[in-house]
Amino acid sequence: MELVQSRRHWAKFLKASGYQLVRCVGQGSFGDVYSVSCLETGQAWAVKRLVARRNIKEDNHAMAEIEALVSIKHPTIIGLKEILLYPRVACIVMELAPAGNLEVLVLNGWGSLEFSPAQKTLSDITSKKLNACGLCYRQQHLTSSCCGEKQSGFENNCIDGESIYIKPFVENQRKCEEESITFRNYEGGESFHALTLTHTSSIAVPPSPSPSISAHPCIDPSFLFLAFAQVTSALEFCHNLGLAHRDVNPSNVLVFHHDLVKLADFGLCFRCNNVTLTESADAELLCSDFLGRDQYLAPEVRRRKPFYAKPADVWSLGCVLFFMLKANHPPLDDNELVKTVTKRVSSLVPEGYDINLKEKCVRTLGKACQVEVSTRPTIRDIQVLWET
Ligand SMILES: Nc1ncnc2c1ncn2[C@@H]1O[C@H](COP(=O)(O)OP(=O)(O)OP(=O)(O)O)[C@@H](O)[C@H]1O
Repeated sequence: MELVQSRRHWAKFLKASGYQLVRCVGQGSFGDVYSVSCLETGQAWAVKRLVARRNIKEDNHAMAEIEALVSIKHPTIIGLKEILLYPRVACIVMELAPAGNLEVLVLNGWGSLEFSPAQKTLSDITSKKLNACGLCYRQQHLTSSCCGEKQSGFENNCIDGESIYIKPFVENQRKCEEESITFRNYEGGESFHALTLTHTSSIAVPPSPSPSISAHPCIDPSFLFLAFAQVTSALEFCHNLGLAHRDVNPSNVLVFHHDLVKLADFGLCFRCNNVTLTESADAELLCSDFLGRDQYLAPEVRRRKPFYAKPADVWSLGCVLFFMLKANHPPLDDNELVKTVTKRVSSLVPEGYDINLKEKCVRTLGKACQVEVSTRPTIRDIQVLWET
């Protein structure tokens, strides 16, 4: 398949789609990620190229990622621009995180983290309130040139040989901006069901910990504070929508600036219930595939028995906090992790951390890394802890 095998064809495909290939910025198990610039505007974007053995629409990971990104819009979740579809390839065009992923940044040190003044404006986010999640629902609204008429709702597919335009409309009129996502379909095919949910209320700046000098070589405490609050907020938003991420780890936390990170990589995303958001909450579904990054997997996932995905995300989030504090991955043996967070948790927090922040870290680790699922807090509990 030329598009994948040859860089020249890949660059040509991108150019025909309106982008100049810049470079490869990441390689994961499901796809490669490239930075590109838009030929029309010059703006930088990231393109994740997902390749399927047969039909891309039969590829669960690709479709899970696309459907999740289409349906979620949140200031600390990677934003989608458009999807380019080939029979065996999907390209997800999304915001480019200028500083890459948290794992590399922490393990390699922060020295390389430099931003142009233009990129610094991205940090505006922190001047707003992070966590007051008033949700506003938008149902998908499909417009197709071939159908010649508008269709809306979950059950409608819209088939168009050239392009499919999905334009969400505001179901609940609350300060929503109109947004649209374009699916360019190169094989002729159907669109995806989507519900776009937008976060409209103001965003809180978590109370900043008083500046303190950290003895820690890598993570500045105010960055840790913001980054952890932002990932928590992103995850809380997903859980509210009935979605579990299932791959929360530092390589999926993308860094935009010293005070802005976003959660990415929704390839393992799992819908935890069957109901639409307009109905009342349903019983949670059990998840029975056991993928994810080993060191970040909850004990119940490692046991390889059907498990609830949201509490497993909370465990992984605790592991991300461990990683940020230690600049190292948590131990593979979860007993060892639990022993550390119960017996020596204070030693995990570097000297010089503000007492308030230290308290948050200690309490979060102690609660999130509980082997017993029923005693683990919800993501909302963790969020509340970081708001106060
Ligand atoms: N929007 C982006 N901006 C900058 N870098 C990105 C972006 N998206 C992904 N990357 C980089 O590419 C890497 C791989 O991306 P991603 O995790 O989405 O791929 P994957 O195949 O799903 O990986 P995994 O093996 O973790 O499942 C990320 O860890 C990150 O370094």
